[in-house]
Amino acid sequence: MAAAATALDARRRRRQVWPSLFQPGSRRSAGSSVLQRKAEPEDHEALRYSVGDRVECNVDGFQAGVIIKEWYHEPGWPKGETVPYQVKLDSGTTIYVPYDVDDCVRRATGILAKGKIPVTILTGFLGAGKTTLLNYILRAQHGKRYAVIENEFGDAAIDEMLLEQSAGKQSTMESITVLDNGCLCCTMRDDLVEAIRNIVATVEERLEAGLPNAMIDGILIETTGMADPGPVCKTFGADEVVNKYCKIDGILTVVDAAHFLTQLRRDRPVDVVNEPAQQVAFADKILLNKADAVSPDRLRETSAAIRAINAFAPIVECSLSLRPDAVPIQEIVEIDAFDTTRLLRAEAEHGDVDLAANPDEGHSSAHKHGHGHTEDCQDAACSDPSHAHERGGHDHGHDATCADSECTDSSHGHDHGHSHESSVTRHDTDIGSMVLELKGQPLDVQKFNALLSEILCEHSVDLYRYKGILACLQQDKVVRYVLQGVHDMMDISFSGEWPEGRPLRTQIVLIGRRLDRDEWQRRFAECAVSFDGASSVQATASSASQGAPQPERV
Ligand SMILES: Nc1nc2c(ncn2[C@@H]2O[C@H](COP(=O)(O)OP(=O)(O)OP(=O)(O)O)[C@@H](O)[C@H]2O)c(=O)[nH]1
Repeated sequence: MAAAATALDARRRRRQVWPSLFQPGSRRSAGSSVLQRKAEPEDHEALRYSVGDRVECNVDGFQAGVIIKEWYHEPGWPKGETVPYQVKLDSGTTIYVPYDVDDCVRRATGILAKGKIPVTILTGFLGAGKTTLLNYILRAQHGKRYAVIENEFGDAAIDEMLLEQSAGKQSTMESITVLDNGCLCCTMRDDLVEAIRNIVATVEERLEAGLPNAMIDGILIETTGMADPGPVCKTFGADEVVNKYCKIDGILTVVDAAHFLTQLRRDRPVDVVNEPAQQVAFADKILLNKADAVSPDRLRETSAAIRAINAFAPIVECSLSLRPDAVPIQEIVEIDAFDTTRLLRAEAEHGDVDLAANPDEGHSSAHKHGHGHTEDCQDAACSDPSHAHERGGHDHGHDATCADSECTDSSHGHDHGHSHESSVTRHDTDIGSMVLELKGQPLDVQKFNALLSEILCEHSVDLYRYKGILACLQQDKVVRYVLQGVHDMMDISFSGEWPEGRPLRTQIVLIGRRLDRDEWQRRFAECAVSFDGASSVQATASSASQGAPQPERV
């Protein structure tokens, strides 16, 4: 039932997204349905806004963005023809504004004048150190203020009490909302939407009243140790208000170096999702915590197991309870990890972006190792009782009685139930990463559209994260799209013509469960289209799977 609903969502979404964004020649402009004429050069009267100003543009309703160019001329327009503005919408799409009138463009007010509120999602298995991390963020002297949403599993809001004790949190913690008695993993939760809407309404009221420090710097959501971050992300695409005023800044996954391998390798019934692996798969950044509690070998092995699941997220080794400030705050909040435009900004700064680049290179606290964990758990240090708890297809087990000889951790135990009923079990997570890459040729939009739609319709439930920069042939030109998604929540934004002189390269990284690697690679290679001027023809697809931690380009 759940899978059918998801496939339907994907189909519905496809109908909404593709026709407007991927139709050949669908150059988008603000208010173009209202006013068709473009401004002529002699109309160069003084403009109302300048580069950097935050505005709202009328594109199927008003959407916020920032002016990036005045008197914009698009390649292909007659010489000298310009429009007042080019605008980068917060969604990542670049548009032009044909007229400097309120029907087309108006000044953004309230929260939107400052930009969407960044939301950080803290996830990680039970006892990994999420509350310790949250306390650190709230205690640090960074002068920022956050609203906190806690998801408490059980009756007592223990983490709230722990947070209340946090010295110095008053100046950094704007508000705290506890979503009690639930697990954010199972469905999109109305109370999460309500909590975020309340925060937005309060901030808007305070901005309107002209109160000092009315704006907050972000919202921090701590999920329970058993949450699948997917539905939390979906909230941001599904609710209009949340989507308008907030953006996901990044998903931080805290991993317990002392227990992760044991948790990962616990026997599970065949159809039960491996929660610790899933949380790693979703991560934009992984904090490998409790480094103080394990040997360097164990740390390396854990790091390799993480890398086998998520080949792309940076891993930061840390001991959050002992030396939290070894992890600079600016590396964990307001990192814009979810922002598609960040990929293009990086490209502008560094000339090229390699989405499949090894995140460990140049990072002292991460490791490169060629091995993943084995099919059968050989961990001599593990005497875990393999408790698994099946609830809605998710593994909610927790090793409250871990007898790992390596472990000096003071972690408190949480036992939310156990089941031993399944005789069919597995150790592998079947979660991994892969890269689809095409060099020297653009993609045929129709073929790629068909492939992506099919993948989303049939596999979105198993696709945790994907992002890509696409070079697509559209009306004899190569144009660039930026792709980003979580399950069937997919964003694809047009970002102009392919930069002149830059070699053509499409890259898509995917992280998920049961990735159909061979089939997708074959179909992806078939999306290549010949294009005059392409210097070399090289369609490649590669994969990063367990046991092959780094994505290789073949
Ligand atoms: N040795 C060691 N213990 C740590 C470290 N960080 C956290 N802990 C301990 O780990 C235990 C769990 O930490 P929490 O921050 O409550 O973990 P959590 O992920 O919020 O736990 P749940 O909310 O129960 O899922 C606590 O006893 C912490 O003191 C660390 O860096 N080293």
